[in-house]
This record gives sequence, structure tokens and C-alpha cells, in this order.
Amino acid sequence: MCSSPSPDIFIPPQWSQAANSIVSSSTPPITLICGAKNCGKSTFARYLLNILLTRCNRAAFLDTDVGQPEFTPPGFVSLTVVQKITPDLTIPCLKTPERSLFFGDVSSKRDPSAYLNYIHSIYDYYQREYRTFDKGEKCYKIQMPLVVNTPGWVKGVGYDVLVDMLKYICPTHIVKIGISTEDQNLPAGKFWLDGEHDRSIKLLEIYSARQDSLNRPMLVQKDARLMRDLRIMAYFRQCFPRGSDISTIKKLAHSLTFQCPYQVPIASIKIRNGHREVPRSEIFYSLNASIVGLAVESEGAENLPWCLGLGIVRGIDTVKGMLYVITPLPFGSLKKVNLLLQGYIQTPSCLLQVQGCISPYMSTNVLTTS
Ligand SMILES: Nc1ncnc2c1ncn2[C@@H]1O[C@H](COP(=O)(O)OP(=O)(O)OP(=O)(O)O)[C@@H](O)[C@H]1O
Repeated sequence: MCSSPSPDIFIPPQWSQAANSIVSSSTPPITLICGAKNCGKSTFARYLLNILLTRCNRAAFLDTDVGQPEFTPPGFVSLTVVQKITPDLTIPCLKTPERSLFFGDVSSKRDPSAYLNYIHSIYDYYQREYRTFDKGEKCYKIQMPLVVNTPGWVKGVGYDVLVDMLKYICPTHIVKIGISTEDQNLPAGKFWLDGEHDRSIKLLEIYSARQDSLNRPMLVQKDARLMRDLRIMAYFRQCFPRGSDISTIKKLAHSLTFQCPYQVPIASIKIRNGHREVPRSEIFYSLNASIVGLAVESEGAENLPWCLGLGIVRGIDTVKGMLYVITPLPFGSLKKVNLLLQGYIQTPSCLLQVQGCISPYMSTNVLTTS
């Protein structure tokens, strides 16, 4: 198996030493990666996953970065079990998570406590499924290593959110990535431990691998909005078989417009907006042309609904009582969906403009009300 990084990715000795010290830990490590925006958290996480996979068959990845998740479109908090090495460390690739929750926003800013609730819930799932070790039973679960990627919002409330995450997860290793602009970095040392000292936690402080002309670690700007749009488009590209001739955004927009949508009886599902109250009379107007989470509500008020994927609401016929939804989810999965979750994930504007159609999702005839 090969774990050598892609040619464009530079792995400094500090990075490989940190990764090697994590994989040689005596218990399967739980590693949390943190640092300022764009410092290289995701790149290090991909590299670490690859190194872990050279030692064990599977590793779990908890993604808390709702703005730019690794394996899902934006808006999700998810747990993915990874079995294959990622050959190209420069780009994220879509994978089907084992469990995901649709937070529905690209930052925790609007609702930090709900966001933390989602993270606690999905981390509890990991603990239940992959950390339980009962020698008394004939068949016990193997403890799976975990990599936790975090958002780059590390100031103000973003800092408090990160501290909460660290206290709840109690990782065995924390990788803190620094950049040369000191005031954007996290505080030195084990900043989340209020005074007490825990020797069992290993803190690895490394620097961003990107450097300026003076060899100082630097921050690389990404166009976050464009990256998000590309992720959403890559997700909906999965509506079409591999090998289909959909090589441009124009072709994708056109194909989605002409894609036969699923019909979902309105009576069979609940519609919920995770972040705000929508007046009953406005629900269908707010839903039309929007991206929704396709979720399964579980019993018990404390259980958050697992989300199976995303859909675009293509049209609504209130006379027939039907919603028309485009999604790459297979019919078998869609049949389980009993909840549509609205959020703030926007349909990329380039998908709303299709040659030969006037705003396909917005035209007057897509919301039949009489
Ligand atoms: N070791 C490296 N070698 C080459 N390029 C790198 C390296 N580390 C990061 N980069 C580049 O820098 C940019 C930011 O990296 P990355 O996405 O990993 O940062 P991040 O901290 O996860 O960002 P965010 O805070 O937005 O989640 C990317 O374009 C990435 O390819």
C-alpha cells in the first residue's frame, strides 16, 4: 500500500513526525486537528488518515467543518468509515458517511449550541459503535482510530465552540497547526484545560506547510463560496451514471433541469426548518427550488434525525399533494425518508440558469396552488 502524498503536496518533517507519533500510539488514537482558517487542517487530516490506513484496515473520520466538509456537501456533520487510501491529497472526494446530521448552515455562528449538540450526538454514536470494548462477550468490537477535523473559526465564539468540542471529545492527540500571523493562531499549550494538567493527552504543535518567499508558514486563501458550490454540484452530479457526458457546469445544469424527479406525497413527510420559524402559509414558497436534507426521524425527542442525503425541490403541486425532488439517493433510501430539513444551503446560482429555460425552478408553473 502506498501512502506517499500527491506531488503538489509538501509534507515537512514536522508533519510526518506528528503523524508517526500518532499511529504508533498504544491505543487506537482519537486525534483532533485544529488551527486557523486555511492552515492545512484538511490536508493534514487526509495525510494522517492515509498513514493510519497503512496500519489498520479502517479508520473513522468525524467532520465538524460544516462549511467545507471532507466527504459530504456543505451543511453536514458526519462520521465516515474510511477503508481506502486517498491517492490525491489536494482535493476532497465525496463518500457516503456511516452517519450524518444535516445542520443546514455553513457555519456554527447562527446557532452554536445546536451545532455542539449535533457534534456530541455523532461523537456519542462513534463511542457506542467503535469504542465499546467488552471482553465478557464472545464477540467484541474492535476499537477504531478516529480523526476529527474542525472548522477554522477559532476566535470569539468559534474559540468557545472549539474548547467545548475538545472537552467533550477528550482526544488522545491534538494536532494544532500554526501560521506566521501569530494573532490568528490558537493560544499556545493545552489552552482548553482550565488550569488542570492532563499528561495523557498528547499535544502536537506543528506549522502550516505552505510557506512564503522567506520560508515562513503562511495562510492560503481559498474561495470558500466557490468551493461550496463545486461540492454541491459534484454531489448532484451523482444523479447521473458514471461516464455520462456531463463535463461542464452548463451540461450539469441542463441535465438536472431535465432529470425526472421523484414524486414525494406531501402527506407522507414532515417539513422542518432547523433554524427559523416559517409561517405555514409560506412553507411551500420557501421550499421551492431549495436544497433540503432528506432525513429519517427517529423515535425519542432527544434523538436527532439522521440525514441520508440532499435533494433539490424541483416543484410542488399542492393540488395533487406532491413534492418533486431531484436527488442522487437511490429509491430504496428515499423510501425511508420521512422528514425534509430546510436550512441555509443555497442552490448554486449557475444551476438556476439554464439555456433554453427561464429560471427552471422559479417559473410560475412549478408551484401549482389551484
Ligand atoms: N502540505 C501542503 N502542501 C501543499 N499545499 C497545501 C498543504 N497544506 C495545505 N495546502 C493547501 O492550502 C490550502 C488550504 O489547505 P486546507 O484546505 O487543508 O486548509 P484548512 O485548514 O482545512 O482550511 P479550512 O479552515 O478552510 O477548513 C489548500 O489549497 C491546500 O491544498
